[in-house]
Amino acid sequence: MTSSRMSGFRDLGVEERRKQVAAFAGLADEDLRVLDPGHGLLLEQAEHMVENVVGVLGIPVGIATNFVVGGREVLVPMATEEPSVVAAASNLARMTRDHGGFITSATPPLMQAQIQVLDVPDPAAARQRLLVAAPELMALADEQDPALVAFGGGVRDLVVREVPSSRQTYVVVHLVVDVRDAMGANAVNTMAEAVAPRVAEIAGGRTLLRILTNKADRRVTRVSAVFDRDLLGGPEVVENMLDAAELAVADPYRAATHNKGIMNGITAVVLATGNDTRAVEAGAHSHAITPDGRYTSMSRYERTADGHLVGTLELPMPVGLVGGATKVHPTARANVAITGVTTAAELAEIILAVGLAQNAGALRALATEGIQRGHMSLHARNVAAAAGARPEEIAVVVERMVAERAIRAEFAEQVLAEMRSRG
Ligand SMILES: CC(C)(COP(=O)([O-])OP(=O)([O-])OC[C@H]1O[C@@H](n2cnc3c(N)ncnc32)[C@H](O)[C@@H]1OP(=O)([O-])[O-])[C@@H](O)C(=O)NCCC(=O)NCCSC(=O)C[C@@](C)(O)CC(=O)[O-]
Ligand SMILES: NC(=O)C1=CN([C@@H]2O[C@H](COP(=O)(O)OP(=O)(O)OC[C@H]3O[C@@H](n4cnc5c(N)ncnc54)[C@H](OP(=O)(O)O)[C@@H]3O)[C@@H](O)[C@H]2O)C=CC1
Repeated sequence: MTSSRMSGFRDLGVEERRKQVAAFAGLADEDLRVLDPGHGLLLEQAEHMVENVVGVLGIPVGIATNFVVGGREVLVPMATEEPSVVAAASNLARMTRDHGGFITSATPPLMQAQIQVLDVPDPAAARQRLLVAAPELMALADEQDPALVAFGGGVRDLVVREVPSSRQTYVVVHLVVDVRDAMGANAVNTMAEAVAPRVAEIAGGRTLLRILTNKADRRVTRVSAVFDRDLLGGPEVVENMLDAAELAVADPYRAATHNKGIMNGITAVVLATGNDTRAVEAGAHSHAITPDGRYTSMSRYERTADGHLVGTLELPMPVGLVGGATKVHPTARANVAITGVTTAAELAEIILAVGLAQNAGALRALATEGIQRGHMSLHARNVAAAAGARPEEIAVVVERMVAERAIRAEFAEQVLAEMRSRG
């Protein structure tokens, strides 16, 4: 099986879906057994991950189909509690296939640590001295992580900024580090702490914060895709989607919701692969600020000469394959294996592609029939279950709620009562 275009995948049972995913990814069925409740993260593993453990939380993992990212067919695991997210991503990925899927590019994986220096008598002169000492400081930082240097990473640059504040002007040194396939927090934090005493000495002040910045704007991934005009619904839908997208560019109230839709896709893949959702979210939102300080849309849309819709998304994507929970969480490892990626950069590209597909899916729904039909008809399954429907009763209750446009708990209870009284 070589194509991620799996029409009818939704109609299969879980076991059959899993078999198809395993076959696609070249995995044994047994490799995906960890996706079963109780077979993934064990309590004793959880005990070593965080403090005061009392259990583990189950989140559904769905597979987004139809993706072609950087020329490669890919199935994408998404961990999310929200209905219609996986469906929307799959649906919009389908609409890019005849136009080459998602085109990607990325900067090298550069993370930055900040070292804050206080009480510097002459910040401008200290900045100059620190820049002159950059080779020495960079070498000292590299010495802290010979393993990273052996993998081809290490310090690439040293930047010094003067940051005025209400208390004083701080001198802030940035160590710019190529972290290869790690998220990189630990590597850059270790380096920052190690070079801080020498930085203080050179600057003639004292250091305080020594920590990475989550504004990872030198580790940026870009994707773009052409969504087919006709599959979207025609020229009028394209025009309406352009206007829907433009409101998010112009208005922070809309931008927050638009970007939440993008993060629906992004966070789901970040979580599924055991990466740090907070680090990615902090980086993404800080990237959506214009130079004049306005919060805006993360994505941009335009029309091709043929009237198709082109979407682009550029975001910092500090994800890794080697550190944090990615290495220790068995389900995260299985999910990474499903994607078939071998580098953190490839994973970042897939994550961005899902974010863009998700965004276009929400825009299309909003610009046509509204969000409620597609989203709420899938959400109706939750409502039915919450109202007490047994698995074999859910389909009937959902059908009634959707038909009557009444996706509400009390209506679900009423339908259930009627069904059960009929026997
Ligand atoms: C839900 C759809 C996709 C239905 O859309 P549809 O046109 O009814 O779909 P379809 O039945 O014609 O199927 C087309 C394809 O969609 C996928 N698909 C379709 N249904 C399923 C399903 N059940 N399970 C799995 N895959 C599904 C699947 O790939 C399928 O192809 P096939 O495999 O059949 O050849 C559409 O209505 C949609 O995209 N809605 C938008 C959903 C959405 O954006 N949800 C996010 C939650 S709302 C939110 O939090 C964010 C928001 C909206 O506020 C952001 C913003 O404002 O920008
Ligand atoms: N503000 C933030 O975002 C912060 C986040 N964190 C947390 O940090 C964690 C991520 O840290 P991270 O530094 O990525 O993880 P780790 O330190 O766990 O893993 C990175 C290490 O893996 C080893 N490694 C093996 N293969 C490679 C390779 N191909 N490329 C690069 N390194 C390789 C390297 O050294 P070696 O072989 O010597 O181990 C490297 O130092 C996350 O859990 C995050 O939540 C922590 C602090 C702050």
